Amino acid sequence: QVLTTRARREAKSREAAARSVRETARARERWRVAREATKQHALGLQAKLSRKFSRNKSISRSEEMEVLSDDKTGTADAFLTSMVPGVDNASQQSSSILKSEKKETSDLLKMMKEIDENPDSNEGFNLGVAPAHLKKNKEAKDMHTHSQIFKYAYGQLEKERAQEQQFKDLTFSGVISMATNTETKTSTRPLIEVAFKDLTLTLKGKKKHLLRCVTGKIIPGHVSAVMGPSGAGKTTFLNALAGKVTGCTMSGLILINGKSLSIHSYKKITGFVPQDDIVHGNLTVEENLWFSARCRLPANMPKADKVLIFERVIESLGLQSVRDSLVGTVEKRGISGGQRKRVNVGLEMVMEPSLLILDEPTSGLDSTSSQLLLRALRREALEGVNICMVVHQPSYTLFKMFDDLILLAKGGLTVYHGPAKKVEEYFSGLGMNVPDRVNPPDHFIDILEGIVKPNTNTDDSYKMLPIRWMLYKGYPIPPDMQQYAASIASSSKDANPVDEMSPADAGAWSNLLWEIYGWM
Ligand SMILES: Nc1ncnc2c1ncn2[C@@H]1O[C@H](COP(=O)(O)OP(=O)(O)OP(=O)(O)O)[C@@H](O)[C@H]1O
Repeated sequence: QVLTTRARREAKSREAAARSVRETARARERWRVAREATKQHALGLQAKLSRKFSRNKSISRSEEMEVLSDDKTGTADAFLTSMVPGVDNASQQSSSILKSEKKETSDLLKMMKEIDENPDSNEGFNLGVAPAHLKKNKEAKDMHTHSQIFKYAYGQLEKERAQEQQFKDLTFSGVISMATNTETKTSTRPLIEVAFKDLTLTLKGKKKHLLRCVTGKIIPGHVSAVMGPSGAGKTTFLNALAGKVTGCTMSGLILINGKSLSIHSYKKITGFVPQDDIVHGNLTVEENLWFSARCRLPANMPKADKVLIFERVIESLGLQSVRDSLVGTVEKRGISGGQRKRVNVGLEMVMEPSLLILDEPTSGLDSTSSQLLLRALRREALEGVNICMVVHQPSYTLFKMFDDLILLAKGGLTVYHGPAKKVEEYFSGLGMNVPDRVNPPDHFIDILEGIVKPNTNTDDSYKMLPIRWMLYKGYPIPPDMQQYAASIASSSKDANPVDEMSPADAGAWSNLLWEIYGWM
């Protein structure tokens, strides 16, 4: 009962805080509109006054008198003529009033400029919930009541939302400003770049390669997709990056930020979302995420900052409407499968990782839910997070949201690794064009599965794609593949190396493919 009462009280204060922040945001918007209007008015007034002032200076005294007496439009000049009896006096006072009005206008403009430059510095207009003169961390530390904490969190989220709206188009300069704007950020995450060179994994006892000569790197701020046919070694590759491989011998190098360190040294800033859900079915969405946040965020982080991070994840993953719902188990139905997946990803996002590795987070999700999830991940990438995920059969819209692509063939060999938008160009260079109305990622996977014959005049060329990639990139070719690499390289037509081989070579090629892929 105590726990329920406490939870209810917390929920109430959270809702009140959210309401208050929404009202504040509305007030801020009204203020913005009013400020714009006043600014326009002040600018107009200034222009009018300066025009008049300069004209007054240039015309003769008599003319000036004429202007003063003729002008009955209720302007400052008309006001002066009615007020001042002597002409000389009138002239002097007119110019002094004009000067003071001009000064007031410029003061007003100056004040507005200040507000524009530093909106939180003006008393009465400071709609942020925390005192502006305090540093962010101090602000968070000084908050103790639920109400203060929630107001702080929702206030920050509202600011972030406003900023996101501002950079909605995500133009290049917009992205840069967003990434460099530290005002709304509570923390700056360390950046992690993971480079791998000749990464080879071999099953202990057997001589089967699970991964072979995988070379490349994943970059902070990028979302990389790992794709390939079933059994190609995608999960194994992710496990190798996350240092979770067992039962295998590993050769090659994994460099973290250029240094040959174990990924385990970065455990606290590495998130790993496995293929199978690890959510607690008997807890609510909120309890699951809050539990993870409290366990994995630094113990000395102020509670207000933890709440902010946790609320940001809920918001970003679109889980606000189900935050109080049970996740559910096999016996007891809870949230939907897509929401469950998002909670699963959220469990890792709340620790604010610098490297986030996800194994098929979009599997079983419809296209819209997958896009929502990827949008949330892209927002993380904007903060400099290095994101690498296995993805199966993405729609073209989803595919375009990836920065980089690692395409693996069976046997754990790389077929392509580079910008996702250049993959079509690379394959068309090999004579494998994507037919009209076919989704490019589907087409490449079908080729690697051997289901679809590539548009070249060969049957087997898809099995040579890894060697073509090594040649293209100038990577060292393993000794057992060199003979065939040479044959591909020397082939002037570059269409079908098998056609150009002697029957003996072709037989050896088949044996090689058998060794590489374990099937033919
Ligand atoms: N520890 C292991 N012991 C034996 N075989 C393994 C081990 N780990 C991976 N494999 C084998 O390595 C191959 C690649 O497996 P992996 O799970 O990485 O493929 P995948 O590309 O992720 O497949 P899917 O898309 O179907 O999930 C499979 O044939 C698998 O059986």
